[in-house]
Amino acid sequence: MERFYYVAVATFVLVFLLHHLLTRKKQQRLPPGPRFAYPILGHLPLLKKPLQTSFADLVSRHGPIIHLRLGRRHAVVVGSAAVAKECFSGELDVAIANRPHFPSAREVTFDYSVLTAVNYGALWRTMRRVSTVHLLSAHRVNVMSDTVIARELRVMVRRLARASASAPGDAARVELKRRLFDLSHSVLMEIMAQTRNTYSDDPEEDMSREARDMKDIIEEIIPLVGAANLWNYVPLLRWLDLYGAKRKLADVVNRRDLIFDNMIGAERQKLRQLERKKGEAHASESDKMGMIGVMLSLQKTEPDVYTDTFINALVSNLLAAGTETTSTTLEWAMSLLLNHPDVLKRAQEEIESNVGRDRLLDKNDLPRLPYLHCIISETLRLYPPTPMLLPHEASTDCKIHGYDVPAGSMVLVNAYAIHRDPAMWEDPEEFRPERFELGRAEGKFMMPFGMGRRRCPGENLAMRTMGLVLGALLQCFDWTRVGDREVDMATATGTIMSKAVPLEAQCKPRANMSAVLQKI
Ligand code: HEM
Repeated sequence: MERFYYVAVATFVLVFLLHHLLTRKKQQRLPPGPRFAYPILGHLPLLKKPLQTSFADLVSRHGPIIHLRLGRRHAVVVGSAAVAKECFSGELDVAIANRPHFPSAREVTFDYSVLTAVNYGALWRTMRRVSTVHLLSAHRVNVMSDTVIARELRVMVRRLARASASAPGDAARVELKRRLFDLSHSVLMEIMAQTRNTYSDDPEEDMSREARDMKDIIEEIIPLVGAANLWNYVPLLRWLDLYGAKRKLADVVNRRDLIFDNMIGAERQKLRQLERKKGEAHASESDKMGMIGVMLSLQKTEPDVYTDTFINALVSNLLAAGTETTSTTLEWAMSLLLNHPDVLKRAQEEIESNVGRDRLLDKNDLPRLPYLHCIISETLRLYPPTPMLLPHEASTDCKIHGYDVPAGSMVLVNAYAIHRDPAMWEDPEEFRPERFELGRAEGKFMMPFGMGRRRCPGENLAMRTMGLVLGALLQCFDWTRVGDREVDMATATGTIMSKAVPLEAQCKPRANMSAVLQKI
């Protein structure tokens, strides 16, 4: 009996050892990182806001790529241009082209099926193609520049001029971001739904009703997703939902979806009328249709792909992705200019000598305004609106910079830190648009729009809109700070790096532009 007992124990130990030897994974060589990790939370308590600065600090201590454990998730943070370039080339670009699916964002992203959140695959490809062909291609942006963008630009300039005319000393005090958001919103709504935003007669009203409703919704969603952020790492908190974030999120998301459902309904109605008049809509007419209309006609032949949910998800996602980013960058640009009046003056002189005083600038003028372009590049360098890009996720085990990165790891790239790397940029914290002049920045690396296959598809539209808007604001108005103090450049926390204190500035029509402003 005793012998049988020893044989059984020995067999069990042998089987256990064999199993361990056969299934043991090769020892992983993870990137370096802080040694101490808290139970359950991992390195989460080490991260301070704003995250881009906290990550930059960790990278400076541990190396250009670091490993962190955020709750149950593995995360790697890339903090150098060389490693970022490696991430977004060749097979690695594909391996990290997924997005992490955070439970806090599930409601907001139609179960992770919006373009910014969907995993790399067929649905992503279709959404990207539709957005590029019908909204974001260079051809589309060119057409829009002379039509929709030019029209909405005139509306903005006219409303600013009216606000100034009714203010003491002809100088209106404006919160610029709201007007910039309104413009980006109007442009996208017109292209996607063929609707025009509506304004009251109040000269001080700085936003249309439609843009205000959408901004309110975005501003409600962002802190709720932020409050729910810890759910992503500690699932128990999601279950407890102490702050009621789940119910509040469901509420605001329903309000958002209703707006777009109504829009889709109205476009469907228009399409039916068009078809009744002319028979089936021809492809040649797709240029005259809004993006929603085009997708509704595609729905007839491919109803399983172009569902109403697909359309709602794509349109609301593009609107959210396009409005905050563009208006935030322009707000940073104007803040920098107000703190550097010499740069502002030089940009105005450039516009005056290349465009003149008899007409509002247009898209054909932009190639003749290189200094204006340098100002936008320098703003994107210092204040990229998505400082950590959008998070990527590894779909398979892969190697970055020689280190193992397990499948499922979140990959974050610190564009903010890369843009301020003293090894690449002289006096990186200084605002100096001249560093981009005469090809001086050639060979330097920036990635405000990301890189690789998940690179921002809206870059063309964003750059064109920003050039025209900033150019028109400087051409038509003189801008001064409110009070003697410099504009506060503190950053708020969040995925989009906004100003902590919204910019307020005084704008006064330029004397030599009064004839143009009267005609607008
Ligand atoms: C100054 C303006 C903008 C900046 C700096 C910007 C920047 C970015 C960045 C960094 C990403 C993530 C890239 C990555 O994951 O690696 C992104 C993604 C995206 N952007 Fe933009 N963006 C801007 C404007 C726009 C506009 C105007 C639109 C469209 C109307 C847009 C639509 C998108 C979409 C749909 C994605 C997700 C792409 C994907 O996941 O495949 N963006 N953007």
